[in-house]
Amino acid sequence: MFNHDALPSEHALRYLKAHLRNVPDFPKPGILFKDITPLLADPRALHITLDLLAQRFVGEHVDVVVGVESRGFIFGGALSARLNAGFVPVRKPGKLPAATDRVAYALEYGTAELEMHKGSIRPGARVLIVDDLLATGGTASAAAELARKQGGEVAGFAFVVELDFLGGRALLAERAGDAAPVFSIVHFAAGE
Ligand SMILES: O=P(O)(O)OC[C@H]1O[C@H](OP(=O)(O)OP(=O)(O)O)[C@H](O)[C@@H]1O
Ligand SMILES: Nc1ncnc2[nH]cnc12
Repeated sequence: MFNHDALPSEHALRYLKAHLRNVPDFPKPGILFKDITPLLADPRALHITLDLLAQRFVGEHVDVVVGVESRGFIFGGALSARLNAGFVPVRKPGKLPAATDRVAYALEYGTAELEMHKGSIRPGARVLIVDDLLATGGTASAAAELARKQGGEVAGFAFVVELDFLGGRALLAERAGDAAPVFSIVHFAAGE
């Protein structure tokens, strides 16, 4: 374990921001892509990130972490172990081997569909939706819809990065209500 408790959180945030890379025009012209791979490659940044996510949700009685393909698998998988919760993958169509539930959703740069194995969530289970980044909220909202369809109760949403100017937080509040807190570690304004 790193002794980053000694770091004031502003320093931790600055450290994390320094390990995110802007890639202009990916995957389409006009999109400023936030690349998390430098953060993953740095053990200290990764530990700080997982500690902050775990600290926020450790008291929320999470039974299951739902991680969204592909980068949500990385943070969701690690976080589920820290929270003593199960892990359920939400994947792009055609990847999961058994029978699935499916929902369609809108992305910042297109439309897509997501699937979850049927029977993944025990009715009444408290579910934490985890992804690397919140943009328009379409992806996380779709994952929450899948969890609710199976009888899960959405206990919250956890992200490493939030693009504040794309309205994802408002969409999640509108669809999931105030009972499901939305937590993101690092926030960005437009063009930042
Ligand atoms: O809030 P939204 O507007 O829905 O956007 C956020 C989603 O977009 C990115 O995934 P992407 O679709 O690029 O897939 P990937 O993780 O497989 O690269 C990101 O990892 C989130 O899952
Ligand atoms: N600008 C962005 N950077 C990284 N992932 C994203 N997902 C949606 N918008 C994104």
